[in-house]
Amino acid sequence: MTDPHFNKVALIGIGLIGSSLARVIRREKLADTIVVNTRSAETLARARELDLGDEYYTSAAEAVRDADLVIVCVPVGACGRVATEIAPALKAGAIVTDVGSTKRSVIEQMSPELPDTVEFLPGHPLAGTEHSGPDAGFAELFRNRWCILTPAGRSSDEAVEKLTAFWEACGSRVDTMDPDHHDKVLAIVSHLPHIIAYNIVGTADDLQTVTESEVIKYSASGFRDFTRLAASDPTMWRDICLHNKDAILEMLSRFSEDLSALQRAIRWGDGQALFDLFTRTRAIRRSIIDAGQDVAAPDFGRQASGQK
Ligand SMILES: NC(=O)C1=CN([C@@H]2O[C@H](COP(=O)(O)OP(=O)(O)OC[C@H]3O[C@@H](n4cnc5c(N)ncnc54)[C@H](O)[C@@H]3O)[C@@H](O)[C@H]2O)C=CC1
Ligand SMILES: O=C(O)C(=O)Cc1ccc(O)cc1
Repeated sequence: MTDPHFNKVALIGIGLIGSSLARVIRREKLADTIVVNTRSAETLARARELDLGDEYYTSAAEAVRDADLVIVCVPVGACGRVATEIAPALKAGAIVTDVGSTKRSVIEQMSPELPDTVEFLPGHPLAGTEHSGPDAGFAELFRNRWCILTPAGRSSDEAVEKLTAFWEACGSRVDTMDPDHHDKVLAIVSHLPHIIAYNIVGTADDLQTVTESEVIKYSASGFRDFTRLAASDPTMWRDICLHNKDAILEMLSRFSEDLSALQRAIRWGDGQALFDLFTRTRAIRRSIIDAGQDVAAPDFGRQASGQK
């Protein structure tokens, strides 16, 4: 079995994902030294207060010096700039990875900037919550969740094995996938649900006939579920929409067609069409639960940290 341990791990960005990684790396002793980097001195001070690492830098270049594993945990639109900044300081043989929610764009931004002397192996943990920042993270976040690695032709088999062992030690199940396929799959299972949530909550907010206090007072659990997703970080989701544009637009166009069919069935009182669709979708929910995929990760640690 491959040893998941690294001498020095540098976390570039210390929000929900970076700080969850810091916590699990420390708990599972996956690194001798954890280096924390973020641009803002204030966030870095908070990371220090939370004791998330062993070394702290506002300069990404200083943070990656001598690191064996560099994990870029910033919004996907910032990955190119981070790659440019760290490139001259990377140690030969280091593995550079990321956690971004889109993969083709991250590869296009980072790959040309990184030297040939490093292994570049993009990744995406399918684990998160609507919260952000260093206080929001928790060590259990990745437990029983998938992490998808999307090799970009710049990593050895050994690097894939090592990063797989690392994510498994964080509690994840690991798959490898082609980056474009990743972006299509995630467009439907993650990006579209968030866009729909932002849209429905926006629509409710715009309604003239229903007041805001009624929306709050009478929100049924269905609407509440949407408000959770729609409370996700605006910068992160702006970047996802801009950086997975083609796949999202393709899925949105399929979605709109299907919504029109649903609208027609309601307008014309086609109860059979409605019943058939609702029966088919109920079966999907059941197969997700049967496959053990119904892990309510967003609730993990929430009580302990007092998050809503
Ligand atoms: N939040 C979630 O549920 C999940 C997020 N991701 C991905 O992980 C990455 C990080 O997300 P979170 O940890 O949730 O975000 P976050 O907002 O909690 O933390 C982001 C970190 O990046 C830093 N940052 C922001 N803009 C920057 C810039 N322009 N240059 C350098 N640093 C910058 C911030 O200071 C902060 O340290 C994103 O690419 C996101 O798509 C992946 C899986 C789940
Ligand atoms: O909070 C939720 O339900 C999520 O879906 C979190 C999430 C957000 C972005 C990702 O790329 C992966 C997971």
